[in-house]
Amino acid sequence: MSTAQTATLYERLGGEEGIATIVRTFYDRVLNDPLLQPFFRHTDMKRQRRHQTQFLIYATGGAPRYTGATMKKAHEGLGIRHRHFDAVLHHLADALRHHHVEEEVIAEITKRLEPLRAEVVEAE
Ligand code: HEM
Repeated sequence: MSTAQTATLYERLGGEEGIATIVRTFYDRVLNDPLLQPFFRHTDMKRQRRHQTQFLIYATGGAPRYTGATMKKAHEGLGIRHRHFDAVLHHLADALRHHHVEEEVIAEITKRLEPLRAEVVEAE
């Protein structure tokens, strides 16, 4: 994808502010899902939201300000399975839809996040 198209993707989500709003919706859905709730029992959600916002800004071609741990390190030892990864992507797509993001853009974001599956999932 060219730089111009990448910038458009970030802008189409409403920039930093739009992304922060989407992340809030996304986490509300994740935390309401009994399959995922146990993973976040001990997580400081305020910090987590901030990180996830930065991460999505990065993934969509905004300013690369994500300075957290690598995806592999951040999820090490959590026992995340494919069904958890699928559920998280599903909630993200749902949150994007809720904020009227076009299907084409949702598909592009999903495509960019899919390669992280190998780093995040550690159990069949
Ligand atoms: C595309 C998929 C994913 C992305 C982009 C992502 C991104 C992130 C980021 C940026 C952090 C913060 C790292 C840090 O603090 O330095 C994080 C932490 C975390 N993620 Fe994910 N994640 C993904 C999938 C998942 C899945 C499938 C689960 C499990 C259901 C999960 C559970 C967690 C938990 C529990 C933490 C916090 C660990 C702690 O409390 O310190 N993540 N993730």
